[in-house]
Amino acid sequence: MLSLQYYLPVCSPNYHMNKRPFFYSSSITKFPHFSNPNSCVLKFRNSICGAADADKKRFNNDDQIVLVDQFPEGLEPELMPKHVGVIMDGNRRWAKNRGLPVQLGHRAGGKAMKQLAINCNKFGVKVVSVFAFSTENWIRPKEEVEFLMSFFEEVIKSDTKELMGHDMRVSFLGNRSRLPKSLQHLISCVEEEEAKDNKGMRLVIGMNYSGRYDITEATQKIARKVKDGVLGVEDINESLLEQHLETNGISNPDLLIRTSGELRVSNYMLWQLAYTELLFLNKLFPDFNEADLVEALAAFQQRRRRYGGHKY
Ligand SMILES: CC(C)=CCC/C(C)=C/CC/C(C)=C/COP(=O)(O)OP(=O)(O)O
Repeated sequence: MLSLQYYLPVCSPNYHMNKRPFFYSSSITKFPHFSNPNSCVLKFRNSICGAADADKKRFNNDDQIVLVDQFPEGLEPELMPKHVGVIMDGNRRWAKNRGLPVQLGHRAGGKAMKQLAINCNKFGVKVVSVFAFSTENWIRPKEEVEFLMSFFEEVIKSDTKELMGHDMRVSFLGNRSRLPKSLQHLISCVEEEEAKDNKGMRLVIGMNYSGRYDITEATQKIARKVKDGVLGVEDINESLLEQHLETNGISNPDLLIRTSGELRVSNYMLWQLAYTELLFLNKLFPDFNEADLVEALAAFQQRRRRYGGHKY
């Protein structure tokens, strides 16, 4: 059990006391950090309860709340990005720098990915999408591709199952037909299990995925509907195209983090990134830790998003 760290009379410690409490008149689930039952325990009118139970209650202005798990300093829970995309780059360089085989770089990347998901969930992020394998990655040495395919199975069997135990949902993007049959089967099982109403953060894994693939597939689906007379050419608009992308139902990334110092998006979610805030870090993915995540989220919270408008 965690120890009590500080009192929270109104909202987060970073929240100015003169501002209106975020959850003053509404359900506590609107306060992202509190919506995660694993991340905090609240003291509510002299009784301790988990955030999940607190959700069923209503707060009054004079309720005293004790947050058991500390929310990182410098982060505003209410300004958290809803969807964080991550291009997990630099596994091989990480291994090479240490004189290790490439496989160990990917293994270290797998550990960093699991921790990333746990931390994002803790901070109230709703969706984390990760680019695990692009449609171009097949040109890598056969041995590495084979390792990655079996490693993905290993991670999905162990880590993602564990994440689902944390109330997270796991789903996949990309063309599955080229993946090994056993991996395809595993992915389907995980997604079916997802239907078993987990309510926590969503982890979306891009596997044999790319932005161009996604847009091309969507275009074909629409073209077929036009050919069959289900849709007219004039029905085609941005919203319709979005509905035919694999990410339909998932909000566009608010923040995209790419590790390893490369300054490109490498065919990841090309449509969806139109107004995403981009952050490039000079760190190899296996070294990406909680402090880096907090720094990235804090940097995001400093950005002013204008979506082409003129709000200053
Ligand atoms: C199930 C699941 C999603 C597991 C996650 C494992 C994981 C982190 C996979 C990423 C693989 C990959 C192509 C990384 C990019 O670094 P790189 O190999 O391109 O490294 P480099 O830029 O140094 O060459």
